[in-house]
Amino acid sequence: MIEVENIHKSFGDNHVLKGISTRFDKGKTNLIIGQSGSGKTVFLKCLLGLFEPDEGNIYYNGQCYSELSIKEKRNLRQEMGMVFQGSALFDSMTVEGNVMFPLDMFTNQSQSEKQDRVDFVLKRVNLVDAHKRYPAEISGGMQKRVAIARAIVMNPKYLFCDEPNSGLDPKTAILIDNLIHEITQEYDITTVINTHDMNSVMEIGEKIIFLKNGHKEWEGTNKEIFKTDNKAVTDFVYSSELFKKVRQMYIEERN
Ligand SMILES: Nc1ncnc2c1ncn2[C@@H]1O[C@H](COP(=O)(O)OP(=O)(O)OP(=O)(O)O)[C@@H](O)[C@H]1O
Repeated sequence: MIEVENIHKSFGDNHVLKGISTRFDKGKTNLIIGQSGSGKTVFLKCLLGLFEPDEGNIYYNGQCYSELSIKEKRNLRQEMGMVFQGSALFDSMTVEGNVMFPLDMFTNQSQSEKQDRVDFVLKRVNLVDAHKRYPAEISGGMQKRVAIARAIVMNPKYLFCDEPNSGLDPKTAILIDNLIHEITQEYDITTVINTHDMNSVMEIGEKIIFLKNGHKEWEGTNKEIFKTDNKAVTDFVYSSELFKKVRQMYIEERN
């Protein structure tokens, strides 16, 4: 679980995060949504410990980040997996090499232990024949699976994903969303996803927080987002005609 308590972050005069408080539960897929420039990436980077908030605290399973020693922060960092926008794989390494990288860097496991773990996670993301291929030789959807395998290879307690669907066709995007959602539940991970994808919001948004100009404008579940009267949320989420119609149908069905 991650608890966020009144965090503020500025860059010079630009007050980007303005007192955000929320909670992300474990085993749940938590989404951050909001317009471009609303502070989603800065918020995600604060959760990852890449930016230190100017004010406020973040608690990871009850441990206050700012009170941890350097060694404790390093240990916490190893409990975090990250799926970067665009996958961010190492082009010169095979699929297997990419997934093994965190184990090489942060563990003293034997080669056969590492190999077993890599085989296990690649199987879990449904990639069984790609071990020896290079990122350039596989599709965008497969690259995303490799990125997910790499993010979970260290058995993380926290998984952060920045736009995991960007650049994918709608069908592959749904498969990737479902994979992240299943893994979150299966391994009881606290997952936080920064997304623009409204389909993800509807399908896997067990908890959604909507940022507007650095404030938390709204939070709730994918079921509640259908019903909310918050105009900023409805203008943003239902900006497309298709989603407007879906919402209308939902409301009519309920009446
Ligand atoms: N390292 C930085 N230094 C200075 N300003 C920054 C830095 N990172 C982000 N900002 C500023 O913080 C604000 C919010 O940016 P952020 O990237 O969090 O938006 P976002 O909601 O993720 O947008 P998008 O959806 O387009 O990725 C912007 O005004 C941006 O210029």
